[in-house]
Amino acid sequence: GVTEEDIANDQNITTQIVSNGMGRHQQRFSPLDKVNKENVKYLVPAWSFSMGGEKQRGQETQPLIYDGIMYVTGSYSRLYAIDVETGEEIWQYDARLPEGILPCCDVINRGGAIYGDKIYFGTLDARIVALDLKTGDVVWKDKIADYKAGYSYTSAPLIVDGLVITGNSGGEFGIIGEVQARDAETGDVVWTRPVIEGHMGTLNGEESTMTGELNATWPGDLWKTGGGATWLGGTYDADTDTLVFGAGNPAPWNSWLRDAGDKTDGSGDNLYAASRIGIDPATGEIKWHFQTTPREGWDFDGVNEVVPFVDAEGNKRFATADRNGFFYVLNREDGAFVSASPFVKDITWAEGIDENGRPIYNEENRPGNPADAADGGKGDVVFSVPSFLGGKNWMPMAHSPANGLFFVPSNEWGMDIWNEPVSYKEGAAYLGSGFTIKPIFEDYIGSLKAIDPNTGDVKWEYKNDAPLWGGVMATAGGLVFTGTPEGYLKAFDADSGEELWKFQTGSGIVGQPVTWEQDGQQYVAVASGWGGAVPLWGGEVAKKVNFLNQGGSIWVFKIPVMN
Ligand SMILES: O=C(O)c1cc(C(=O)O)c2c(n1)C(=O)C(=O)c1cc(C(=O)O)[nH]c1-2
Ligand SMILES: [Ca+2]
Repeated sequence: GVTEEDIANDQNITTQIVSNGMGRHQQRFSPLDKVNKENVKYLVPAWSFSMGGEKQRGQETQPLIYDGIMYVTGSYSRLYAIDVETGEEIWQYDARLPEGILPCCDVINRGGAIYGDKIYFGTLDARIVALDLKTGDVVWKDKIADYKAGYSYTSAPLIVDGLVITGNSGGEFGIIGEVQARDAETGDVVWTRPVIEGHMGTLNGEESTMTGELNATWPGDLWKTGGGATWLGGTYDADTDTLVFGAGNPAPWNSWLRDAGDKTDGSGDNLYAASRIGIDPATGEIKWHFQTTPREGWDFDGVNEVVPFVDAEGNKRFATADRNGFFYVLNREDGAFVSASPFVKDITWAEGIDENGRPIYNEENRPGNPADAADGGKGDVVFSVPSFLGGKNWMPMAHSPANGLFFVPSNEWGMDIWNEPVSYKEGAAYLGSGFTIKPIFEDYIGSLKAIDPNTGDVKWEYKNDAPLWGGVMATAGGLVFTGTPEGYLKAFDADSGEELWKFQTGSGIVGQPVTWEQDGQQYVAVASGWGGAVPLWGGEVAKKVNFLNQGGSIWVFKIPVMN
């Protein structure tokens, strides 16, 4: 079975992919170069696999590869084991979701994790399931939280030292973001770490001492339903033995309801919502935090992936491209701020980021306070860039240690946003805001950017008509792969951005490409199946993409060998 050592070396063992991010540091970089700038034009399908039935939408998954078998999750909490050579199904598991699940942003799943003789994945009714790799039989299953209260689960779990580590979703329902660790063998909870100040965790069943300053940065009782969903999973940085999880938007969206009075001294920041949090994997203790958007008010979830890398001077750093439109570099030791630069154009909500990493707010661009409104409760409407779906959303970027660049799937768009009164009701949407997303440029929304993390400079850009919503992968063959809602899997020259290859998969791509080698040949795979948040919440942009067909299939490519 898969060992801790396998996971630690996932990036270098090119015959398997056992974790999300194609390696523990989630750089989504493969050292394979058999497919490269010269020959990528010969890449053709080896097989395609249908996820079947009526459940054909929102395939955001990243396939895993182990021992000649692809393990891939599908929408509606399904998992398939497929023979890599033939494309034939070996087994499938369907979590059979109850009526009344409440995912905010489509029926998606982003993938699983393999450890020992089991594969682990989470379900939209907020459970974690361990299946036997060979048979697909359930070995254990546990509830992360109550789906009736608005909790769900959409991302791939992390495996660290025999623990299965999960986040949660539900920030739009006033849930409490949490990170949980379970024994991979038995499913027993080892620790839990809620990420909103004031909520306690447990350590081996005992109430922990991890209380910190109790709800100091929240007014009144708002911390009790404060959001901060840890919905995009996390990263494990082995060099500093730290789990890094992001916490999503504070709840409700209407930031005036979370106004603790002072806006300058940090006492109204609503910690640790919209933050990255460094956690000790053995105990769940919070070691550090970095808040990207204090007293957040635009749904700028702080969850986007944090990728360990080494900068030009040899310093150990993290990079993360936030929903709020800024690309941050942090110190890996303590999460301290190093630099930030805008990666989308015309940001309205902040002038920039100061030397401490705090946004320099344009307070007049904060959606207005409904309590000040004359017209019966709707606050002033503002036009904000980026839109709430972010300069970048969940779709992961890639990093090439070969040329030092980050490849960031971003979107250039804005929104009309306003606040409204709202009160908390368990299991009901808890926003207190309304919004309409709009394009800001006529000819494109999606923008894949190659960013130099040492300077923040954009080295090249690929513009796409529809918003980009799929993961990115880089390879030692000098290639960058990503998919488009228009249905193409594309390969670009990692140094120049020149488009070198494309293939039409028949539905929009919101999946995460991977590559590996088997029997001496390099394979590339991606899930195709349009969906996710854009068609549901995209306002005027959704109208622009509503001709796109839904779908659910896996595409696998290789270069044919002539003999
Ligand atoms: O606050 C949350 O709990 C939460 C969860 C999720 C999710 O789990 O998919 C999304 C969001 N927020 C969100 O704000 C968002 O824009 C979003 C887009 C998507 C997607 O998969 O397309 N999920 C989510
Ligand atoms: Ca959210």
